[in-house]
Parts: sequence; structure tokens; C-alpha cells
Amino acid sequence: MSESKLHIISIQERYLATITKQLKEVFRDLIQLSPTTIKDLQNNTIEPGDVVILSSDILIGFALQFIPEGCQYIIAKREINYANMKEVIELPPGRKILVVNDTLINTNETVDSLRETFSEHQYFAYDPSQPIPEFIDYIITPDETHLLPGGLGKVIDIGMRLLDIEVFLEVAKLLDLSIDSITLNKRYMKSLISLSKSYSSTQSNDQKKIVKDVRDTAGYHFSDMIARSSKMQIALEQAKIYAQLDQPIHLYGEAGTGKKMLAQAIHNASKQHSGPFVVINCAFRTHDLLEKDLFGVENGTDITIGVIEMAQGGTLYIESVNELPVFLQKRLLQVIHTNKLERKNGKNLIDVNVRIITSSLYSLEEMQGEGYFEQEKHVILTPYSIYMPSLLERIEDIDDLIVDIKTRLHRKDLSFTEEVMQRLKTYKWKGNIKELYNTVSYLSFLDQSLIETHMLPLYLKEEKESYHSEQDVQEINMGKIIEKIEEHGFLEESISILKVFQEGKQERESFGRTKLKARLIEKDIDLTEQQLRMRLEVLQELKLLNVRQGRAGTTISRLGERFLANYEKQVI
Ligand SMILES: Nc1ncnc2c1ncn2[C@@H]1O[C@H](COP(=O)(O)OP(=O)(O)OP(=O)(O)O)[C@@H](O)[C@H]1O
Repeated sequence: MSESKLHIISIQERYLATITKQLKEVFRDLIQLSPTTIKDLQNNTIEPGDVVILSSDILIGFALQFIPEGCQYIIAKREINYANMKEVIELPPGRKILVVNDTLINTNETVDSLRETFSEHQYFAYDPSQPIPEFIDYIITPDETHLLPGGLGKVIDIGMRLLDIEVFLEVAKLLDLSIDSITLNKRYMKSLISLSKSYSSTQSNDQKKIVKDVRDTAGYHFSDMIARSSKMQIALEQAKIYAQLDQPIHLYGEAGTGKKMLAQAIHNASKQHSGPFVVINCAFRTHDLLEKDLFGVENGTDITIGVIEMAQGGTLYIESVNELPVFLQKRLLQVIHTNKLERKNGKNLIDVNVRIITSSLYSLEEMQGEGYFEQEKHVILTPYSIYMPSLLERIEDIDDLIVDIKTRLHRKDLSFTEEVMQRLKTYKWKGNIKELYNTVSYLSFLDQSLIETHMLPLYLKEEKESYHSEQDVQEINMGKIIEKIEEHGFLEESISILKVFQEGKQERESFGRTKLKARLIEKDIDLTEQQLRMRLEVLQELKLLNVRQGRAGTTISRLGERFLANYEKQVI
């Protein structure tokens, strides 16, 4: 293995995980990889002699301050994954294809790659500020299907763009790796296949390899955690008390809510703070592998140490603990109770002193419920658990969180227009704080001091459905909506209209008036053109429908879906 490290720096966590996986597949154990998102980049992590890959040239200005003199850096050239292109190859020539990606820069890059290789078709970059062209035959997207406007015909998902072979050749040269170009080429081809859509969808979770490294640094403290909201303050108060108790702790909450950050802060406030902080994720590992990775294994004199031993004197943070099979939970519980560990095939008991913190999307009670583990119930590893609220539950923290990321990126000067702030505050943030950080990091690198709506990434610009309204977050006001529709005297018809749109959504279809009329006739509702228009106008006014220009047509909104679901419950 090379003495030097290869640092990979990216804005988006999801992209970072994918390219790190690709680099691991190609270089295997020839080099040490150190992936970091730009927001988590800290001083002194990159050392002279190391090599750095920056996921985009917009990071140069910011990242250079962390890269010591004499360190080489490479801008990651990205390429579409040809292993996913079968469907495109099979298209008859001359198709008109709309390309949808998360930002206009990325969309244009993807269009360029497609034009270069599949020049028999015409490509159009999707720009949400422009109407969608009428004549589109297909849509191509690199793993961004959630951004697609509805009802636009056939979608081909070509998967995330990966690193170009040039990046690998350059890294091998800069780090003087002992790998010849033929082997490197072969492994590169293999990485395209193993990271292709079809390959990963035919694999079971068990076969998937883990992306994250087990060793981690605990860089965060309680003082780093933004907590203006009462829900977050409660979580922090509990954590501060539990940190001193020397007991295992369970953290639960949606993805990206800061569970790992809190685990690090607990570690740093605990007796174990000078010991290691080790992370293992139970998802995507076979039971056999999990056993070896956790407890270690002995084969005669050949001993592999597991993460529990690695965390000796420190903290072991176990993510996705609900994926840990019961027989291993029982063994873990035994370690917690006895402070003794037995390796797989081990002859002796080993003394261990490790603080365990587990995390999951589920609470301990939920994990005890049926369905998570075939027949057996989850073993309660600890009675101490902390709920991490979602960003929507603590939306009053958003201003401080935005200031925090701007400070971390030395972009305190960056400001947002009122409209942008409004969008940030009403967006659904399904990926929670992680997604907020990715978004603000991206905006910080646009080289602008004032962010206006047209500069926002696609998902914030266009997807009205992704936004919540006051009613949506709190209680949807059923009575008021029903009253409003009943004023016009067409409640039952409106429910049928919403149902048609709901069915359409499941079939990924939107409707123009003609198609809608036909579907309603099938339900024995025959409305004139004018009656239909009036009903649609009222439903749109109540935000139960999203009406889009051009071929995108009309679809049911999130509020509409919730209204319908509640209405049906009430009727039953
Ligand atoms: N309270 C907070 N204050 C400041 N930053 C935060 C806070 N919570 C989370 N973050 C930021 O959000 C990022 C995501 O948090 P983290 O990785 O801890 O979430 P997670 O719940 O462990 O996610 P997952 O379940 O997806 O692994 C962190 O890197 C951190 O930068």
C-alpha cells in the first residue's frame, strides 16, 4: 500500500459514496482512501505527499486552503456509465431526448457526453425555467428520477455518472502505484458493471459491499450542534446526561438528522473521549461478515481483530442496528454485560472496555414490534434512547443551520433573496439536515454573493410537490377544504377527480382535460367542458392539484393526496 493517502472531496454525500466505491474497486488496497464532504473538511487532514480528487472545479477556490504546498490535486472528470446504456443504444436513430439532471451545469455535461457518443439522437437540456418542449420522445436522467416532471413519456435512467478512466491513470501516476495500465483498465471496466443499475438491482442487500470505512474521527462536540428548537434542545440535554452514564445509548430518527454527529459529540464528552471512535454499519453485510467484523476471527495463528476490539477504550458506533441478527445482538449484549469478548473460533475471552452507541431509523419499541426480525424479537441493548427530530419538526433551526454552513465554508458574505429563503423554509427536506447542508454547500460554490431563485438546484426550483404548506406540516384542515368545495356543490365529483389523478400518479401519468373526461365517464361522471374546468380551478386554488404548463399536464399534489386519504378514512 502506498504511504500517501488519496483524499476525495465532494459536495454531495451520495456522489462521494459512489466514487469512493469505484476508487476502492479499482485500486483495492493499493492506497488509503479518505472521503470527505466539503462541509466536513478540516485543517491538517491532508498531508504533504497526499493526492486530492475534487469532485468539481467549483471546489478549487475553497479547497485550496486545506491542501498543503506541493500536494497534487485532480478535478474529477465524470463520465456516463456505459454499462447502463443498453436502452439508449437500442433506440431507433433520430429520437428527441430531454436530459434531466440536478443542476444546469450537470445537465449540460451529460448532454455533451451523450452527443459525443450517441450522436444519432437529438438532446435537449432540461431547464426548469423554460417550458418543456412538446416533441420529446424520451427522457434520460443519471439517477435523478425523483426530479422528473410527471407525465412525460418514457424515462431511461442511466445511473449516476462515474469517474472517467483518466482520473485513475492520473492517480496511479501521481502516487506511483504498482499497477499496470492493462490491469487498471480491466478493473475500471469491471467497476462500471458492478456500479451499473442492472447489476446492483439483481444483487440482494446482503451481497452489496459496504462503502464506509470502519475507522472514523470524532470531530464534533455538543457546542457544534445547532439547537434553537425545543425538540433539539431536549435531544441535546438527554445526550449530555447520558454521555456521563457510561451506558449504551440508542439514537433514532430519520436519515440525515444528525445521529452520527451526536454520537461523536457524546463520545467527546464521555470518559472515553481520548480513545478511538469506530463506526460500523450493519446494513449491506452478510450475517457471517457482520460476525467477523464485529467480534473478529481466529484461524490458528491468523487473527483478525473486529471493530469491538478496535474501539478498545473508546466508542463503537453501530449504525442500522435493526439489521443486526438476533444471535449477534445477544452476543453483543453479553459483551456489554460482561466486558468480555469471544472472537469467532476464539479460544479465550478477551477483556474489552468499549462504550456502545447504536442508531437506527426505528425506536427500540418499534424494533421490538413484529416484522423487523423474522420470528425473534430485537434484543433491547439499552434503555437509554434519544430521538433525533426531523428538520421539518425543527424548522426554526434552519436559519442558524444555514449560517453554520456558510461559516464552515468561509462564505458568511453569501445571502439569499426572500423568495429563496421562503423556498428553503417550505421545502420538504426528506434527507433532513444532510440534504440542507448539501444544498447550501452547492450554493456556496456558485461564485455569487446573492442567491436568486433561478440559481437554485432543480429540486428546489421546480418540484412544487416537494414543498409543504403550513397545513401540510401541521394538521391538514379537512373541514375548511370540504366546506370550500361544498360551497360550489360538487364535493363527490371533486373526490372522483382527485382519485383519477391519484391513479394517474401511480401509473406515472398526468392528464389533460380530454383524458380526464374519458376517465371520469368510466366512473359514470359526465361533465361538460365548462363544468370540468370550474372544478379543476377550485381544486387548484385549494392546492390539491399541481397544474403545469405544456405536456407536463396536471397531477395531484401532496396536499391533495393527504386530503383524499383523510377523506376516505372519514367516510369509512
Ligand atoms: N444539529 C446540527 N447542527 C449542525 N450541523 C448538523 C446538525 N445535525 C446534523 N448536522 C450536519 O448534518 C450532517 C448529517 O448528519 P449525520 O451524518 O450525523 O446524520 P445521520 O442521522 O447519522 O445520517 P444517516 O442516518 O443518513 O447516516 C452532519 O455531517 C452535520 O454536518
